[in-house]
Amino acid sequence: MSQPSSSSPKPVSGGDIRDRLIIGLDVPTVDEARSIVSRIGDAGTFYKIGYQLAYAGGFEFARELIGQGKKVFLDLKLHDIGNTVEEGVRSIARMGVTFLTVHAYPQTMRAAVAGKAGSDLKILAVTVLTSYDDNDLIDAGYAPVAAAELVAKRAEQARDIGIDGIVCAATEAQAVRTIVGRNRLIVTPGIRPAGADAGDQKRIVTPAEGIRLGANHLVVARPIVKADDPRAVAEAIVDEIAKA
Ligand SMILES: O=c1ccn([C@@H]2O[C@H](COP(=O)(O)O)[C@@H](O)[C@H]2O)c(=O)[nH]1
Repeated sequence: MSQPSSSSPKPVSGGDIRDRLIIGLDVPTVDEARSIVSRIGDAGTFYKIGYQLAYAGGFEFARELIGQGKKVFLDLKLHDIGNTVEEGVRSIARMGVTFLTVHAYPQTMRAAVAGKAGSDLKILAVTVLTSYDDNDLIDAGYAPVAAAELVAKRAEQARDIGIDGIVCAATEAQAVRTIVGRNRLIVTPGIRPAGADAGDQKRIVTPAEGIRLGANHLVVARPIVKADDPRAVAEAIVDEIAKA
């Protein structure tokens, strides 16, 4: 069993510590996103575009970021019939983004793996959203199951299907690592610097804990993009990652 530590699996690019922090551009307009990226400057190398920005010009902005040498994670959490997912992923694979999320349902994951064939795109499977706890799963119609148990089952399925990485809370990262091994990525949202507001996140840890628990990449949005000084917060998180 691999021991989680800062010498555990490396991020997608291997060398640059800044790549371990993925900054979620959860803002309403491309102008705002562009301004934040500019203020963060070289402290930010990897950006995530989710629903809010994607549907407000974010796909074009993704291309702009890639043109500047930044890495882009499209957090679209795809889930549809297999043919639609496969063809959607095929289109996205041509954009040059680094990561794309799909929900961790077997049909969806198989279709995504087929759609990305021949490209460098990495597919991440979202296991159980970090804003969910065990009660939210019951609320959503699941028979009583612990979030951690469902994460483990979905991580096993993702591994068997050949998915590149897992999205889970860092609280489950050690268990997921034993399932997926060292060669698959673990990407963890639900990260909060000490004292930061949790917001709607329920399974949270600090950046240092996330790295110590074995995450390859940490996703942080509101604590950075809503900060008075986004660069300072990003730099502090990268520093925490480096020291973990
Ligand atoms: O399980 C998941 C999957 C995706 N996310 C996304 O990550 C960021 C987190 O934002 P914060 O402001 O740092 O809470 C957000 O874009 C989510 O859509 C997640 O939180 N949990």
